[in-house]
Amino acid sequence: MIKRNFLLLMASGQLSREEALECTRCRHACHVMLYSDTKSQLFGKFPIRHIILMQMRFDGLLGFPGGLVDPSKETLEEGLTRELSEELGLPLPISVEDHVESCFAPPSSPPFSSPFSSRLMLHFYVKKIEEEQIREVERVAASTATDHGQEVLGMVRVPLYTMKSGGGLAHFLSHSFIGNARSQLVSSLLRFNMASLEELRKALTRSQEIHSQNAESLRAALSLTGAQRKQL
Ligand SMILES: O=c1[nH]cnc2c1ncn2[C@@H]1O[C@H](COP(=O)(O)OP(=O)(O)O)[C@@H](O)[C@H]1O
Repeated sequence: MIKRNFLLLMASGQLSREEALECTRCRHACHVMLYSDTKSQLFGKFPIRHIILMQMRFDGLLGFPGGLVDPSKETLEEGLTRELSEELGLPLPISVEDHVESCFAPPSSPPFSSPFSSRLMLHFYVKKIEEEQIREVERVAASTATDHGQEVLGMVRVPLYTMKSGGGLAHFLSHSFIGNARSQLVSSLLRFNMASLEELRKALTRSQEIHSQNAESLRAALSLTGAQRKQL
């Protein structure tokens, strides 16, 4: 229990929704993790347990649906609901009760902080919906949502299982995420009891190894382009 609390606090610098809104010079962005329970199994043997939606963004990074909101013109939740209708193509009202945490964006997040740009405040929400609603979101997001193929390249589900080969959560966590989306995912998995602390520690440790292997394979790919250039 102590360890769990520690991990939740790890994403430090957390503020309440009200404290975060006191920063009137900040830009504010709201994102939401939509999820459902499921009884389905992968290959009939790996329980999927929960369907969690993330998206592949225009910049090649993984993140949650949402976007920038102007609190002087709309509430955070109205703004997030508006963003969702553009990105997912259907009304999915988000309320204050779905708010989980707010914090300043990590300094490296775009738009990159400079003495002249205002700081970015990130507000995170989690909303549980029915499995059928998740399927509908996926259908509509890929067909009629205005942002499909532009700002959003596709919705993706987070694999929560770990296969004998090691495939699953560790590989997913080793991808590149926007801002603090990876920590938002990890702390939500703990907070909502979707993964144990031990599972997450193992997956994150394995993700670091995968990351080093990826660096090797990137070097190989780069040298391939060098060889091709010589041939031209
Ligand atoms: O899933 C996320 N979690 C945390 N921060 C995010 C996430 N997605 C985007 N951000 C941060 O919020 C900023 C604005 O978000 P986004 O790019 O979705 O808004 P926009 O589409 O309105 O421009 C991004 O530049 C990035 O720093």
